[in-house]
Amino acid sequence: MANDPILSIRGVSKTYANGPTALEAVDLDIQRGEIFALLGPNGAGKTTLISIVCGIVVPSTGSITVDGHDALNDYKQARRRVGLVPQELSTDAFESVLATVTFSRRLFGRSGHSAYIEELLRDLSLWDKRHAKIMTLSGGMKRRVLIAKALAHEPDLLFLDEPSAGVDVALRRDMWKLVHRLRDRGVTIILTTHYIEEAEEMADRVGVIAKGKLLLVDDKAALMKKLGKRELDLTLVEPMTAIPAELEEWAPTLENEGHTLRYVFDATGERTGIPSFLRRMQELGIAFKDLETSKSSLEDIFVGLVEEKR
Ligand SMILES: Nc1ncnc2c1ncn2[C@@H]1O[C@H](COP(=O)(O)OP(=O)(O)OP(=O)(O)O)[C@@H](O)[C@H]1O
Repeated sequence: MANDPILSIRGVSKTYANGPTALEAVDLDIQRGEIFALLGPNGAGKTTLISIVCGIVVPSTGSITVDGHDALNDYKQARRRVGLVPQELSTDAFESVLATVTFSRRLFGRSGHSAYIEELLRDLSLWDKRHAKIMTLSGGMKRRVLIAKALAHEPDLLFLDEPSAGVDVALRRDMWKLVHRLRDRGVTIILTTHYIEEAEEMADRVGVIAKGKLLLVDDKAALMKKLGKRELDLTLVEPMTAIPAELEEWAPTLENEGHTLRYVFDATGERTGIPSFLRRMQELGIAFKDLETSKSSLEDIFVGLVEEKR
């Protein structure tokens, strides 16, 4: 049914032979037509999850349906609906662009629909290079070929694994445009990334994954609010041993053996609270010689999220 999720993941875990537990009991539903970003640091399990949905890796436990088809028992039907743009560049060096993309389409039992392939290659600025052998192309062009191959059989669900890794600005811009055009045509898109900015720019919904666990799934706006924390660090002239009661409403912390006073604020909020905090400090005669703001790093955010969940 049209309102059913296009992808449904239930209790999926993966422990590699002699390896770590890469995924632990992941449950996730992806709605038709959304752009979903799976955000997580290196080794979080993003590629493993994608590989399981695409039938490249067998899960240790759990079940997956793609458009109602069981990805394990009805692999062919499920796989036909999925396109994957992998992280690494692995294409047939001696083939031409047109031949390899047409081959990818036929692999899924679709006839060589030349008008579709032409449109796809034009969309990706590959049409002029269609007769070129892949080994003669630049890295960026090869990446475009991978995208064309993934889309050749008109999948309903497209996975982009780390789409920005090693990609130049022009390709990134073209790719984002293409992603939005695909979405307008009803294609559902799941991308993995470790850049908050990329998730922010692209996605409708974001899932945060770390150490094999899906920590939370939220609408982008709600998540960005959570991730939009910044730190204001004040280097004090005189180190402090305790936070004065008059500053408690800002809940600052002492770092660096009392030399730094840190105030964490919400950069996406209407008010940061900084002017009143600094005013109160001045009233209290607390002098500082340096002031610095920084974004909390992704690592800090993940640590924060994991601690919140305990
Ligand atoms: N074939 C494999 N055999 C053994 N362990 C593996 C295999 N593939 C991945 N792993 C391990 O599983 C964990 C999750 O890896 P995965 O590649 O899924 O993470 P990721 O989030 O995609 O990271 P990256 O962004 O670096 O690709 C890591 O600890 C990794 O070393």
